[in-house]
Amino acid sequence: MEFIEYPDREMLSLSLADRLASELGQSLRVNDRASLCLPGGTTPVPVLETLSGTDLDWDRVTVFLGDERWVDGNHTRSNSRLLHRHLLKDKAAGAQYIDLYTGDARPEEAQDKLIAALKPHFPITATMLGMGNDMHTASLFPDAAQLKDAMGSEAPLVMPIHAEGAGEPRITLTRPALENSMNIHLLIMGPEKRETLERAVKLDPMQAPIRAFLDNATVHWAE
Ligand SMILES: O=C1O[C@H](COP(=O)(O)O)[C@@H](O)[C@H](O)[C@H]1O
Repeated sequence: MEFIEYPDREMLSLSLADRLASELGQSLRVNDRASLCLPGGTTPVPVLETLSGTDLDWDRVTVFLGDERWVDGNHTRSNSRLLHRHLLKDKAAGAQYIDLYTGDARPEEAQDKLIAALKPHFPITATMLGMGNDMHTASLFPDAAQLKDAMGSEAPLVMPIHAEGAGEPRITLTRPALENSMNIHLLIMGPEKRETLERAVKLDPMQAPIRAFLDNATVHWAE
């Protein structure tokens, strides 16, 4: 694990957005398309804003979330709403976006469709992960009934998740889908998340799902 500490959040956002754009740009030099997997929640807003103003051949980039809460795209808890507001505009408006929320009543009904839509974009060129203070990443929650399956090497690319800690039903990319990414970045901000990460490093991925990705990740942190 590489850990980068930035003097402030603005420096972090500029540097991480630049790094993601550079990884996508390098891939586009030798491939027709590149893919970018992003977290929801609250932390990524400044990175997404910076990225949306970055020069890149966005028409050849496919963007999707690492997880989605099973709520309509206009709901305040929708991760998709976050991407529409903060990334999919300005220079990044031309990116192809695969919405994990299909409008089906339950995430179980969307699983096969999403696997078919996402599969051509694997392995992912660049993945940015977030982390909750319960050590979940994407929607791989420690208390999810489906965690063992979602963390297994045979897991499908996406799985529905039901966990008390999650609030609503979710859909998530699984461990094999995420860990095969060509570049993995973990974005965390503030002292509490840093402490959480320090605890997670010493735990098993079944207790601390973020642990599964740390060995190959670059962690970006600012106070
Ligand atoms: O529920 C979620 O939480 C995590 C962390 O969110 P944050 O608000 O603490 O940054 C996020 O990475 C994930 O995508 C989201 O669905």
